[in-house]
Parts: sequence; C-alpha cells; structure tokens
Amino acid sequence: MRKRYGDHTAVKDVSFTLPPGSSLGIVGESGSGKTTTVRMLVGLERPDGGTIRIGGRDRSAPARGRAERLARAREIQMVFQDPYLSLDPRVTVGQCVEEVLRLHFPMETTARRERVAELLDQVGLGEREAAALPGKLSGGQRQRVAIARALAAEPRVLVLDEAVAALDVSIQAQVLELLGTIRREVGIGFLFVTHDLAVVRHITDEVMVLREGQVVEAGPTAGILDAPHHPYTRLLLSSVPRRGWNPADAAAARRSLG
Ligand SMILES: Nc1ncnc2c1ncn2[C@@H]1O[C@H](COP(=O)(O)OP(=O)(O)OP(=O)(O)O)[C@@H](O)[C@H]1O
Repeated sequence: MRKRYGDHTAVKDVSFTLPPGSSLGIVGESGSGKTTTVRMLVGLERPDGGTIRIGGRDRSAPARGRAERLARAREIQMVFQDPYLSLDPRVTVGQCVEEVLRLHFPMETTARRERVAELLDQVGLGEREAAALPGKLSGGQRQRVAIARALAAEPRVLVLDEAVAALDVSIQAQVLELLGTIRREVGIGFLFVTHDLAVVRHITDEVMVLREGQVVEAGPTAGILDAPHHPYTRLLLSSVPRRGWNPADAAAARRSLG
C-alpha cells in the first residue's frame, strides 16, 4: 500500500501478510512510516494505492454505510501509546468496555455486564477498577483497560502502536506478559509497532523493518535481530543502549547511511 501527504510519500511500498494468530513487529526510525501503515489498516487513513484485505474482506475503498463500518471495526482494533488520550475521562472503565459490546453485540443487560467483568478479569482488573474513572488509574492499568476495550469487539487483529512505550520498564514487562497470554488464549493476531527492539524480540514471531516508507528487511524475529542483513537494520540494533555502547559510533553509523 501507498500513502502520500502533499509531495511527501510517507509509505511508498509496504506489503505483508499476517497469518491468523501470529505476531508481526513493525520497526523503523521515527518517520519511517510505521504509524501511517497501521492507520491505513484500521481505516483512519485512506491509502492512495494498494489493497488491504482482512479475513477475506477487501477494505481498500472507504466503507459504505454504518453496518460496513462496524463490521470493519470489529475485525481490527487498535491500542494507542497514550490511553490518556484514547479513553474518555468522564466514562467509568466498566461503561467504556460496555459501550463497545453494545455497539457490536445485541445482548441482555445482565449478560453484557457479565461479559464486561470477564473482559476486565482477562486483563487483571476487578470491580474496583470497573467503577473507577480512567484518571484514577495508573498508566499500566489504563493500558489494560484499552486492551480490554479492544478485545471486547472480538477482533481478528489487534494493532498495538507503541502500546507499552510510555510505561515504566517493570510495568511494561507485565503488560507484555499479559499480551502474550491473551494471544495464546484468544488466538488473536498482533501487529506491534515499536521502536524498541527488546519488545520486538519478546512479543513477535516475525519482524518487518521500515525505512523511508519501504520494507528493507523482513522475516523471523530471532533471525533478523541476531543476523541482520541490511545495514539499516544493523544500525537500528547498534543504536540500542547497552553495556559498552558508544553513542558516537551509533551516530557515525547513522550518518554514513545517509
Ligand atoms: N497527517 C500527516 N500529514 C503530513 N505528513 C504526515 C502526516 N502523518 C505522517 N506524516 C509524515 O509521514 C512520514 C511517516 O510518518 P509516520 O508517523 O508514519 O512515521 P513513524 O515511523 O510512525 O514515526 P514515529 O515513530 O515518530 O511515530 C513522516 O515524514 C511524517 O512527517
């Protein structure tokens, strides 16, 4: 698929397949086109060219009517980096999850409330959190709410755009573990947008490296991270701070790539 903004091409040529239940990482420097790619998938941006198909349904053209929009929304859900912005501060956690159920599934109120409790339980939240406004929760808890809300639609694919980037490292680990469990239990596919290669190693089977709106390298995660072929991938790996890391070397490698 392709996307231009004015005379700047944000996504030139990106194409991939996500088998059911698998997890694909999309990595690349800031501005490489990661977010634009997933925004096209979920329907927040319109592609200028190419085809998008989820579960056999073509979604390259804009949705026609409410039923079609809803059906598309059910198939792919997104969790953003900042749940402060994506959760309504005036709506309790329980109501926020319930709204999604009301939108997608006709159900008796009692059954719906039970399902809300079940979804919150799945992400490690209880009655106390269900009754709270998002502002009363920690960052990690809010991200759990965003995950429960996305799961409520029972999507085939969950897009996580820097979904753990804003969390403390220890909370990050808990949320990543939770996501791993959910993938095993629910069999949902993950598209994980991140600049963090440690996260990629932990949570994805395959990885796709984007540079200036194009895929420079793609394949099984361990292979790419342990033996990258493309100089740009090597550069991304050498830019990760670790013992003995020298920022000057990483900056020089970046300059030599142009
Ligand atoms: N709405 C927009 N209008 C104009 N240009 C845009 C818009 N959205 C993105 N771009 C440009 O498209 C390019 C790709 O941006 P994109 O956000 O997809 O990159 P990214 O890899 O997700 O970066 P980051 O990690 O910083 O979010 C950038 O050069 C960006 O400035």
